[in-house]
Amino acid sequence: MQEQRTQGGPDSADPIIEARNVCVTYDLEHRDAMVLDDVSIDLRRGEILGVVGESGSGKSMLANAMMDAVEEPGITTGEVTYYPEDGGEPVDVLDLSTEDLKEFRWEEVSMVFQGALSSFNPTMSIRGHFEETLAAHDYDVEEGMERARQLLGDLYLDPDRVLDSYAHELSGGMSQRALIALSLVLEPQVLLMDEPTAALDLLMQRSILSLLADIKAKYDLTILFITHDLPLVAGLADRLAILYAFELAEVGTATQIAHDSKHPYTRALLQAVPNLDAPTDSMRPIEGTAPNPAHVPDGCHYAPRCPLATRECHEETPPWVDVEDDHRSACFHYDEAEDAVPFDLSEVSDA
Ligand SMILES: Nc1ncnc2c1ncn2[C@@H]1O[C@H](COP(=O)(O)OP(=O)(O)OP(=O)(O)O)[C@@H](O)[C@H]1O
Repeated sequence: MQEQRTQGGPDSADPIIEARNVCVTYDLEHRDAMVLDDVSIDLRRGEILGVVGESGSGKSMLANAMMDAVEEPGITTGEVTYYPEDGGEPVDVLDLSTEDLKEFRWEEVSMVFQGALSSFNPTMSIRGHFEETLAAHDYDVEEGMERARQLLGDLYLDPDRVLDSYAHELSGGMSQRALIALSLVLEPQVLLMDEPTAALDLLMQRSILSLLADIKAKYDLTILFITHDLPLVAGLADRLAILYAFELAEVGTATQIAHDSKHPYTRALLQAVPNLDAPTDSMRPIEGTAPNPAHVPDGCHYAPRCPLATRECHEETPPWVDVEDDHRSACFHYDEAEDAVPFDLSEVSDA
């Protein structure tokens, strides 16, 4: 069945992290509830992959599963493989020991969450966080602090001022940039960013996104960027993966998704999300609500809200369809999506 869903493999180009049939299960309301349902996707070396979906759709679960960091008592199954840059042995991430995971999580793959204030210890200076992280991973602290200064400068921060401050003494944008610098101090290859700009105003969000693009190029990073804001990430990401109710709905290049989506949910999402360039009267909220993980419908999870849904959508899991090169949609009616959910292309100007 899975072979059929991922015909030809979900992705083919040089992966740095390969997720296959990844599920996360919790016991909710006395039943096994999938909060990530059979997700297969590659994070390709050197790309920015935007993962987009409404609140509660499973975005954080996907990022957490990629570094085997799902909170107890959640159970992660499937396969997550990390391919080191130097052509070293592939790493079976879900099989790493606690000690190896600790190394993997900062030195190979690092994570940045939204709201830097809650990520920093309020009683420790920013310098303390850098020093502690370096020491905990047996890095040369002096050399590491040089790198910290460099990173802070790259993020347009005054290194001495920021290092001597406590997080609450910095503005939201400054502390979020300091957190990004901290996540890079052990020279990881991959940055998983979970709504890293969500708590900031729109202009600060845009300025951090443009800094991210610079940092990515300078340090040769691969970035997975999680957001509920499709137009925001469409201008930054190379590819976009759309999650709906714990499943992937569509994956494609940013241009394909923003301008030529072949999934009714993606198209509805593009209409529903406010962005700087679109007139607010063009926004249309998606009717209905997403399912609770303990009560996910059979068939396509989006069917109860979908204008195109037919009987088979309510009964069967839609197969992946390769709609064009690099663009796949999990929809029985992918070729009708454009007519059913028309969308004004000018509304997403950056992609
Ligand atoms: N510790 C937990 N125990 C049980 N269920 C959980 C737990 N953490 C999250 N969930 C459920 O898993 C589902 C996916 O959560 P996840 O945090 O991945 O969503 P998300 O798309 O990142 O949402 P948001 O944008 O609000 O952060 C949600 O329905 C949530 O209620």
